[in-house]
Amino acid sequence: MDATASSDGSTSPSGADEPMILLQGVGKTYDDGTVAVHELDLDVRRGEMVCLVGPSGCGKSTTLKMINRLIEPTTGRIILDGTDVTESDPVELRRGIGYVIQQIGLFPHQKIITNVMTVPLLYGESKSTARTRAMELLETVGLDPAKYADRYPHQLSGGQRQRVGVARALAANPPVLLMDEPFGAVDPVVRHKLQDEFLRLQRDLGKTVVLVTHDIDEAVRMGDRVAVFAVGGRLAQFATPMELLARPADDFVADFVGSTRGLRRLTVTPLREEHLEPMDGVNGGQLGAAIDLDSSLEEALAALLRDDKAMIGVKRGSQFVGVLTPNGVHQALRESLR
Ligand SMILES: Nc1ncnc2c1ncn2[C@@H]1O[C@H](COP(=O)(O)OP(=O)(O)OP(=O)(O)O)[C@@H](O)[C@H]1O
Repeated sequence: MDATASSDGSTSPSGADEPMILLQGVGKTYDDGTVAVHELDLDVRRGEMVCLVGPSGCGKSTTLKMINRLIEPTTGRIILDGTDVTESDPVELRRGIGYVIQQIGLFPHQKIITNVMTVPLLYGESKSTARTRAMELLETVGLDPAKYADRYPHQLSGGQRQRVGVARALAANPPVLLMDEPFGAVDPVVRHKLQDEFLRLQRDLGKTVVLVTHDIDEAVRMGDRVAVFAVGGRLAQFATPMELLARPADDFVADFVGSTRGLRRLTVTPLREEHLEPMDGVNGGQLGAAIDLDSSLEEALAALLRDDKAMIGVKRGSQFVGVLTPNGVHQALRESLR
């Protein structure tokens, strides 16, 4: 992912190497004395997706809301694209930050298209431009505008409503997206699908994303880096999914990522050519299934399990590059442990 430019291609006036979001010693103590966030240091690079994960009440949502000033910190500084957020006008600030929440708050008596058009209209676009933009956005999030634009929110499934929420958050083309349990209100199958769709979308959009979840599986699947919070708003570990699963910083993190972290590692370990056996003497027709070389080990293992020949072809584009056997998966997993 391009770490030097923002999503619209422009480089930051304040330096491309600076993080897009920087939290320094940020704390929040509510009026009743509850310490929600404690001395938090966190950086989010341009185009990076960082997941905040942890048990209920550990300060994840408070952290997110401090970034767009829905909540004011009691201590510390938050720098967004080189500017201290406390020096920004909150309304202006939020224009550059998309915000997706679980209860997405669609207007129930307005059509889907009108719901999405609200944002461009707010920013002074003409009705026809706003409409065109809203149609494009529905398409972007995988909702056929011809089918869904004129429906009302109650005529959509939970997953489709979540997509509308994402479309609305993208409407102002903000460089930063804050997402609070965006896929939380749907069943696990739809959730998985929405995660995949968003990952694909993010590959094109390259937004800087902070995503809150209580689900460690979601965090390691989605995040370029994952921040694990402990109760009391303490940051227990901030690392790539691979580091987190291979080397939890303490017992709390080890416990939180769980005893099945060996299996979770499958989702974050890429398949590599060195784990394959040569194609010598095997033709594509003898292989049951074929997967892409850029698949995860999880996808590779699933394909192997579906195939009773215990060997599958691996392709780069339309070319076979080798054969994967259970032995190759085992070897790849062992290497990821080192
Ligand atoms: N307005 C408030 N006044 C007092 N305490 C609050 C307020 N809002 C949140 N809290 C407390 O601050 C702590 C952190 O809350 P926060 O919502 O940030 O946690 P969270 O990690 O997002 O939790 P969850 O996963 O359950 O949504 C909790 O103990 C919560 O009860």
